[in-house]
Amino acid sequence: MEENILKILFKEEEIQKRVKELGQQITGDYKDKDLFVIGILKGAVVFLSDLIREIKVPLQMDFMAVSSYGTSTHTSGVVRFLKDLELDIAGKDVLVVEDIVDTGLTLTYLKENLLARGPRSLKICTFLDKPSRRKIAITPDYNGYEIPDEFVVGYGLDYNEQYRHLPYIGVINPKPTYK
Ligand SMILES: O=P(O)(O)OC[C@H]1O[C@H](OP(=O)(O)OP(=O)(O)O)[C@H](O)[C@@H]1O
Ligand code: HPA
Ligand SMILES: [Mg+2]
Repeated sequence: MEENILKILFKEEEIQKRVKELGQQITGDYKDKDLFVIGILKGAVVFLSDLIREIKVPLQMDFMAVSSYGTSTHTSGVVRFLKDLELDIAGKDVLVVEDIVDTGLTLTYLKENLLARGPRSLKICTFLDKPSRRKIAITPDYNGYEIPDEFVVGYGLDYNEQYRHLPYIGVINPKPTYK
């Protein structure tokens, strides 16, 4: 195990199994729809690349990069767009893919922005959900795992831009101080 990882919450094999289940669920729900997957950079990249290979309906994919003002472990709620979509989502069945929903501020802001572009539908798929930290009510439509209030890394998630490559989800030690 990597130095500074206190414990492992989800192992690689367990993650692969759960992602497969999510892919099957999405495949069933989006039969005959016009699926458009939006990955939120950078955290969602690892989850998204596994997930789309488990989705067996035709889909288009694009990315957005946003940055919330604040420190490495503290989201402020003010979101700055770093990269917008290249494609038009009007009339599409949009699925936003995230690595984690924490306070909910990032997704709430994004959702509002995307809805203004006229998609036919808009749903959210997150790999992790930390509902105890919510500052604004938002419930993902698809969720890999609900987790307690611990700062996690791996499978795309970072601490100070490190640890994204770990194939498992671990809790970092020492626990960074956040809100
Ligand atoms: O629910 P919230 O409290 O808003 O937090 C969740 C957001 O924070 C993280 O992104 P981050 O800004 O760290 O960017 P990254 O994906 O590039 O790491 C994560 O990927 C979510 O987008
Ligand atoms: O627990 C977390 N880990 C990494 N990034 C995050 N962004 C919000 N919560 C987290
Ligand atoms: Mg981050």
